[in-house]
Amino acid sequence: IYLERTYSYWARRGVLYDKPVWFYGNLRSVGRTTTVLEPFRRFYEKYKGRAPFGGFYFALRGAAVLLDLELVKLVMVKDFHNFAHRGNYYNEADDPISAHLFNLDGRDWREMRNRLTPTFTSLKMHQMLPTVVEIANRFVKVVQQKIEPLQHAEESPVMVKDLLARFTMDVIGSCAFGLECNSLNDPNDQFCRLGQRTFQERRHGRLAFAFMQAFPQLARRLHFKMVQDDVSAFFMSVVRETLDYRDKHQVQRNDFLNLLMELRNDPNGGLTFNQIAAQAFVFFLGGFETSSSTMGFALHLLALHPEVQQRGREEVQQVFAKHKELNYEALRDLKYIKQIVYETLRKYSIASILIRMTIEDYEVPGTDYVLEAGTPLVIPVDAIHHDPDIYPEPEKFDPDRFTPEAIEERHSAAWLGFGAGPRNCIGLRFGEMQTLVGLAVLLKNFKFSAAKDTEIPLRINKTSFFLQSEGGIVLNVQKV
Ligand code: HEM
Repeated sequence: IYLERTYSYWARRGVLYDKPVWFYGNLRSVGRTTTVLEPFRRFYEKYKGRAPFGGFYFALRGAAVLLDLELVKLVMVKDFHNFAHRGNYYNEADDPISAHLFNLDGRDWREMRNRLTPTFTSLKMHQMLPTVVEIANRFVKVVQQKIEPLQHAEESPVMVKDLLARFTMDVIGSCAFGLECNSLNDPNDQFCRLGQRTFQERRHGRLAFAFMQAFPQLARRLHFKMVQDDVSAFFMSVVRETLDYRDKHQVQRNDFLNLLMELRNDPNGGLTFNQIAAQAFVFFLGGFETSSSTMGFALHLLALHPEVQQRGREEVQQVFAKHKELNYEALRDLKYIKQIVYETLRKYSIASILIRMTIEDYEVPGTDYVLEAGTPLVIPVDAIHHDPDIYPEPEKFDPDRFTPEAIEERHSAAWLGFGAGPRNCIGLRFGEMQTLVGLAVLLKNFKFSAAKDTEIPLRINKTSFFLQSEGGIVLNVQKV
């Protein structure tokens, strides 16, 4: 009776929906035969234009998939106060590292977001840029060493995704934790291993995960945790040691940890050690995989589109000729490279769906529908990014879709690579900065082309929530 009632939720409300599979809802195929992209693309294509949203089931929970850009904008921006929650599970008492900005909701989220926002101003990015550039120059040397022995061979294939992950790992290790991770030179570095595990492994299976999301209070009482114990212990101890060292030796650095440490003494209630560790952890997670995947997908696309690659390289050469170095003004002049990044994030949206949750019942304007309090809402980013009515020939890679004039002509919710509204990506500026720096130094020094082992098209990992290529990204790399 319970299941019948659960799975008739949308039918009883007269909302369009797809028949769910008991216990699994509409996501049974994900991780087995499909990635997370396919069900939402199919759903969006099927129902778009017929209703502002459609009914969907995440395991045992009814969720609404938004199908109309105006409603997306209302939820993410205009009526955000009623949709500020993500509804992710976290357990501050037993698993303090899971209580970070991405997971927090309600007042805890708002207060933390307000406190952390000053960490990401242009000035702070300005101060961190030299560190990013220094690591990028080291990165170029590592790539050179990799291809030197291959220079007379017929091909010079390099697993670029792996190298990029090590580059962003070193950047974020330095900027978030103030540590020399050195994963560029030592791929077995502990940061590198544990960081990648956090993305590749889950502490729980699907049903336990669905249970924690559906019954968070009960799961907390049962001491369910999200993060693996060794990962949590490692990051907690790194933050503890670094804080102790800096306190003892009065060390000041231009990094996120320094800014978090300053928040300990906030007269309006300072951050505790656990809160600092959790935020450093989410900066680390948010900072390394997202940017390295973006760069990896961009290089793959550039290898398949040599004319776009050459145009990007010429811009980089002009910018270096004008500014002599990669300073903040130089980055601002990398306009075409930025268009490449945006078009890459359209084709390969790192977060293929975004989630918000209704706080109070919400009457959808212009309709009789009500989204009840506690309903998860899905913003199908990847499906929107591949809608041919918004982006003609959506499979085509064309960075000119992102000239200022072209952006102006589209709906403001048509591109959601970093999310939108008050709960968008807090690290947007940093992510853009390290991606631009990485791509600029690579295009300046190397040419990329498809190798025998390059996957065309790329296979996408079926189990990962964030978009990742299944077999890594292999490309031929030659010196310019
Ligand atoms: C190319 C790089 C990046 C991409 C594509 C990206 C993408 C995203 C997206 C799509 C969201 C969800 C936004 C929403 O729900 O509206 C998000 C949230 C977030 N990102 Fe990023 N991100 C990137 C880099 C970073 C970096 C460098 C950091 C930290 C240093 C970071 C930290 C976060 C955090 C903490 C949130 C949660 C914000 C909140 O809930 O208030 N991200 N990111």
